[in-house]
Amino acid sequence: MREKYLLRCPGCGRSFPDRYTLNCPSGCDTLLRTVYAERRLTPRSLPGIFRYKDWLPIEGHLRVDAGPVSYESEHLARELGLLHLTITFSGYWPERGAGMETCSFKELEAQPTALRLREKGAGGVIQVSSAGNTGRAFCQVSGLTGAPVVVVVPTAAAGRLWTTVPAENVCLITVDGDYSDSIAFGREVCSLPGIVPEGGAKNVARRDGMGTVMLDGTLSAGRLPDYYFQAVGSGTGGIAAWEAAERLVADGRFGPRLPELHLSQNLPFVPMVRAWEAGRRTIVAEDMPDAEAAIARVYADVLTNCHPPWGIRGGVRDAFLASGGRMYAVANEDARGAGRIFAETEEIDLDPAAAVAVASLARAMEEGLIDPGKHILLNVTGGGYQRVAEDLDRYPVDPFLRVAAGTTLDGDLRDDIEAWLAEQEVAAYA
Ligand SMILES: Cc1ncc(COP(=O)(O)O)c(C=O)c1O
Repeated sequence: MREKYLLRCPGCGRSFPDRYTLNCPSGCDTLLRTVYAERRLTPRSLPGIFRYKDWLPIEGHLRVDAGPVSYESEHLARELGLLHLTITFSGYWPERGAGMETCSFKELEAQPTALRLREKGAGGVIQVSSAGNTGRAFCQVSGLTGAPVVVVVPTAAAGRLWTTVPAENVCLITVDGDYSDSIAFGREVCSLPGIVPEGGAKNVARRDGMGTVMLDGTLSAGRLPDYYFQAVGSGTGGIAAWEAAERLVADGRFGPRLPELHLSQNLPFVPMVRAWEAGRRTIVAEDMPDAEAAIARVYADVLTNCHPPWGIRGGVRDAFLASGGRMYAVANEDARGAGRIFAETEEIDLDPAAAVAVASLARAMEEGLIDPGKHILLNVTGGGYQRVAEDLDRYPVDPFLRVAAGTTLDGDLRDDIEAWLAEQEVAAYA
C-alpha cells in the first residue's frame, strides 16, 4: 500500500516515513515538509479541519467540528475599498458556522498535532510553551480527547487558560516571566522521559493544520488569492500559507501563482519586520532593541516570539523569497482602531493579533501597496470571545506549578512533574 505521505528535507532532499519526526535524520537544520501522494485536493465529509484530511499528516480524525470558515466580505471590503476580500475566520461565531470555542486558529495546530502524536509518536505526553492562545487550544483538545498535555505559560497569561469542556489531564506550569522564559522552562521539562516537545514550526502537523486556512479560503473563492494577510509571531502561519499554496498550484485548478505574503507584527516588538527591511538572513539583537520592555508594551502579546523560524531553510524568509510580499509594523492604536472597524462592519470581536492583520490591510490600501481590484485572503486568526462568554461555560485551568524565570528542573520539581506523569496512563499512548 502506498504511503499517504512522506517527509522530505529541503536541505538534503531525502524523503522518509514519518515517526513523529521533527528533524532531518541527516542533521540538516531545516523545516521538514510533508509530500502527499494525493495531488488533487478533495474535501471530505468530515468535521472541521478534517475536511482537508488528504493534506494533513494523520490517518484518522477527531470528532471536533472546529475548522476555518471562509466568506466573501461585503462590509469591511466596502469600508476599505476592496473588490474581492475573502475573510477566513478562526474562532467562535455560530452565525457563520465557526465553532472554534477557544477563539483562535491555534486549534488548527492543536488538533492534528495531538492526533499525529497518538498515531505516530513513540509514546509520550506532549509539552507546549505558549503566550496563552496555543496553550488554551491544546488544553481544549486535551479536554475533548483525554490526551494529557504539559502547558507552560507566563504567569500573567494564566487567566487565558480555560476550556469549554472540562480538561482534567493538563499539567499547567506558570513561569514568572515572558513567553521566552516559558519556552526556556518548557525545554527543561522536555528533558524528562515520557515528555515530548510539540516542536513548534518544526512540527508538520502544526503547519499543515494552519495551512487549512489557505485551502479553505481558496476553495471558498474558487481560486488562489493574489495577497494573503496575517499577523505573525513565529510566522508558522505564513510558512503554512506558502506550503499550502504550493500544493494548490500543483493541483492545477486554482491558478498558477503563489499569493504574495503580507505579514504583520505589533510595534514596538517587530523583529521579523526589521530583519525583512534590512534584508537579513538571520534575526540579530538589533532587531529586538529593549526586548523585555518592548514586549511589555504591545497590544497583541501573542505575537512576541524572540526566536521565530526566520532564516532556517524552509522558514519565513524562504516563504517570502518564493512568494514575494512584505512585512508591516503596526502601532497599538492602529490595531485597536482596526479591531473596532471590524466589529462594526463584520459584527464580531477580534483577538488583538487579528486586529493587527486588519490594520495592516488598511495600511496596504492607504499606502497603495496593493491593487484594490485583486483577490485578498485575510486570515482572521482569532475572535468571538464575547460570544463565547455569552453562550458557553468556560472552565479555568488551574496551575499545577509556578516557577521563577530561569528556573532549572531541580529534584523537587522533577518529582512533582513525574508524579503527575505517573497518573496519566502514558502507556495508553505507547
Ligand atoms: C490569535 C493569534 N494570531 C496570530 C498569532 C501568530 O501566530 P504565530 O506565532 O504562529 O505566527 C497567534 C500566536 O499565538 C495568535 O494567537
